[in-house]
Amino acid sequence: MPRHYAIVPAAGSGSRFGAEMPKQYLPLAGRPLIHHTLAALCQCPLIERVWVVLSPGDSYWPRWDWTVLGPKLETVYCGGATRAESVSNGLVAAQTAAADDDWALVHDAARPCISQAMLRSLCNELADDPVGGLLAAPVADTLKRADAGQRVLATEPRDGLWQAQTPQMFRYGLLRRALSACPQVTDEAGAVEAAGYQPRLVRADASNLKVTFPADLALAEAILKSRREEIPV
Ligand SMILES: Nc1ccn([C@@H]2O[C@H](COP(=O)(O)OP(=O)(O)OP(=O)(O)O)[C@@H](O)[C@H]2O)c(=O)n1
Ligand SMILES: C[C@](O)(CO)[C@H](O)COP(=O)(O)O
Repeated sequence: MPRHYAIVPAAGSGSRFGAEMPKQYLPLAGRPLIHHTLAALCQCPLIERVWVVLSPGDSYWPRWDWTVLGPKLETVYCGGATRAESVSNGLVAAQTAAADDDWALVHDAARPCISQAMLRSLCNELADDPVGGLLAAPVADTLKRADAGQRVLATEPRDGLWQAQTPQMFRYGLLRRALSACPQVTDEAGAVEAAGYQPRLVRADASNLKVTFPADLALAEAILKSRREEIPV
């Protein structure tokens, strides 16, 4: 049976967020943002180990005690200049455990609201898939193309358009080869597509948001708090 391993790129600087520290360490519902991301992955019974990929000069990570997340967590300081490079370096670190046919789930540190239900449906829906795939949500809004002056050039059809999320789950060997052949991608599926495959889209919803801008943080906090309120006392 193939095993499931998670790789969490967490070496970004959060330039679009514009905080005084990388956004993955900002406080969110009483913990650093990345704590929620890693806790969800470590708690998933299907995932055996979780590699968190930090920037080589990361001085924030040692400020907290991460042992509460348990023995699945592996910390590596091998982040690169781009997300794709950080993921590739994380995949190399995982070679101590992963075989070609094992599943690699790549999940942004900046998506702290990933739920156990979403992780389950990704792993279950792709269990027998020859390629793998990703969580994604169908585009819900009307799409406008703009000119340089921010005036509408056209209304674009949204049929068949999905917003890519993470985790993105591919066979470990295939993903390593695809990313090294095509490193200029913004997600793993892009590299797998360039290798000639058609990744499968597994439906998720907007609650698995990526914290990119300051307003996203308040939204993430509301989502996490609403889930806590759902737990019966
Ligand atoms: N060189 C990089 C760049 C990004 N990431 C990670 O990739 C994920 C998604 O990237 P993004 O949201 O773009 O994060 P940042 O690069 O931090 O943000 P920005 O583009 O606004 O600077 C984040 O968890 C981020 O830490 C990474 O590991 N290494
Ligand atoms: C992988 C991703 O989260 C899918 O939406 C995204 O591509 C991350 O990178 P970006 O810098 O926000 O494009």
